[in-house]
Amino acid sequence: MESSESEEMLFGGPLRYDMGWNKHDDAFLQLNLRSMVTRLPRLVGTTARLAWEADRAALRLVTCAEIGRGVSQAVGLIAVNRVLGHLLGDGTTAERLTHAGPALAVAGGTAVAGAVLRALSTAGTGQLEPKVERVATERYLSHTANVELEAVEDDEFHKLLDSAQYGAGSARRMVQYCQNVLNALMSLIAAAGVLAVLHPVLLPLLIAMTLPSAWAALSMARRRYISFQVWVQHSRAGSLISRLLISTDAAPEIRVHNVGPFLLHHFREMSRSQEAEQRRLARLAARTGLIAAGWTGLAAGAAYATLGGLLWTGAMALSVGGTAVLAIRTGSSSLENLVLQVNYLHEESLFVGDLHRLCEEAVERAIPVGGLPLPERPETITFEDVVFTYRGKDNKRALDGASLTIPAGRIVALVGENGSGKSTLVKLLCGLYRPDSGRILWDGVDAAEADRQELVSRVAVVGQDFYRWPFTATVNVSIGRPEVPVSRDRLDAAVRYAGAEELIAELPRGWKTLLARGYKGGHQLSGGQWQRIGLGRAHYRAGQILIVDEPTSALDAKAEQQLFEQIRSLADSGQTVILITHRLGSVRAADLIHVLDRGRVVESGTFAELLSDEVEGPKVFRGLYRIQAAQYAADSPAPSVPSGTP
Ligand SMILES: Nc1ncnc2c1ncn2[C@@H]1O[C@H](COP(=O)(O)OP(=O)(O)OP(=O)(O)O)[C@@H](O)[C@H]1O
Repeated sequence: MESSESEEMLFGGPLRYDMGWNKHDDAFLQLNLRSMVTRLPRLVGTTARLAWEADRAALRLVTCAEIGRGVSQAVGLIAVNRVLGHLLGDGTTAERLTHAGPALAVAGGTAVAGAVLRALSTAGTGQLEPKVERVATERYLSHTANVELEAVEDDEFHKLLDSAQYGAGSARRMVQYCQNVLNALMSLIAAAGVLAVLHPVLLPLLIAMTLPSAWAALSMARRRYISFQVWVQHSRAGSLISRLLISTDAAPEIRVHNVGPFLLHHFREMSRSQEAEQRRLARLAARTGLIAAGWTGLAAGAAYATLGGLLWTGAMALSVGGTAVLAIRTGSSSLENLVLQVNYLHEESLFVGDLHRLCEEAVERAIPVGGLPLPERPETITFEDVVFTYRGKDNKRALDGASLTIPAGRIVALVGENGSGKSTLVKLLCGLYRPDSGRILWDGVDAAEADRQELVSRVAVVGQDFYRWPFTATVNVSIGRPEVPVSRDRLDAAVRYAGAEELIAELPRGWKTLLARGYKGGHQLSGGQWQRIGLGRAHYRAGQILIVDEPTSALDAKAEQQLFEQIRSLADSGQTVILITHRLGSVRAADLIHVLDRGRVVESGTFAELLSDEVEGPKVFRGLYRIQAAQYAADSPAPSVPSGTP
């Protein structure tokens, strides 16, 4: 599929997917009349199950009210038939009216009962709808939160996430459509029952009148769904651009670099492509609707001509003819309504179907529960020849046979050039990914077979991209251990460790300050201040292993020195600390330094050992350290600027 200039420029390729729907054997796409009718009970069943889970009493109320309405409609039609029979029968007008009286009363009574039942059903549906949406949304969210990180990063899975997010809204609408289907079905049965009694040919005529609009509605539903699937990524990208235009994070750069018109241009172009698709669908809908209307007109003409013929030949009494016209009108509008509602139901069910598929896939890709227990206090964690490649077409190995040991209660530093695999290594240690080959052993226990919950509970991480939660300062620190009640002592200890006591004290509302821009009372922190909050959070978590990835990149010199002292004291008290940093001078205090290069550990030792000639190896650390040291040496005598230099 050809991509637009915006797709190419911003996203590097097409965002629309021709999925070869014609070859697709997915049952969801076999949207023909037969499959729709055969699937109807299952669709209603799915919604009913969700509704049952959400609110049983409301479901019972709606079902009973709708069945009651159908019955009252049928009784009403029969009563009208009687009334007509009496009115067109023999006798004086007064006599005919008197005879018709009781039937008339029944017709009136059924109309009142129908109105009351309708009100009850509306109230029940109103109660049921939001609950069904909540149950479906919870299902979506809980499944998504439980999948492996790998799945979240997989674009195919993400596409499913995108379309499944509409499933909850669709489930909500399905309740309404189910109610409408039930209602249309009941009134159709009532009308059809009356017609079948009046004359056997009337029923097939009624069905013939409705077939064309059923076909039209089905074709359009199919086209809309296919179009949605093809365009889902494209519309996500379009809304990404519009979100960027109003985002607080991008706002400064949008203004300084004047990015606004650029983004607006691409937003317009992408929206135009989507408008063209909408136009195409609308034109097709108009054409299909016109064809259907022509066939419906022919079928209606045939039905009324047959009725006229029956009356003409005397095969049907005039009073019966009146009821027949009434029943045909009620029946055809019920049938048309039924087809329309089933079609809506069907269309929504495709999205609920996506939600089900997502849940099924999420179960398959869920983080496993249970496993071997980890040793209470492991002595060492050992990486044995670990190989790992991020999922994706052209990715090379991020870890290419990495082997190292992490002794407990020590400071272990990981150093190496950008992209050498340091962050990946700690992500594997935390259990965020599993090795493609090789093992990570906690003493003798392979982390791949260990209980993942237990594993993650042992580690606390403050990574380069730790999350800045748009919540209060309290939450931003205590979210390190969300499962335990917030403790003020623990909060204080955490910020003391991170050197953030003053920072918290100076916040406008202290611990209660909202750390999010763009909200009322929201406060903005600097990069270094955020880093301290992140450190506090990792301390609050109190894991056996503390991983600090680039902890000092945004800290000032004083804070950096304080942090290293803190880390030293933590290690002295028995905590294992894994430190990733590019400031090689600051790994002096580490007990063990592992040097990574292109996904492998190429050197290991203490600071002194790695700088000396004693340790064999490629001397990567020494090379890197000398570059940094030379920089400091060059910078230290403040360069004097000759006067008169521009
Ligand atoms: N989520 C990801 N998906 C695909 N590739 C990734 C991902 N994260 C990292 N990589 C790739 O894996 C390799 C190792 O990256 P990693 O982040 O582990 O390096 P690093 O040593 O921590 O680098 P830095 O010092 O820049 O933080 C790089 O080539 C990088 O492009």
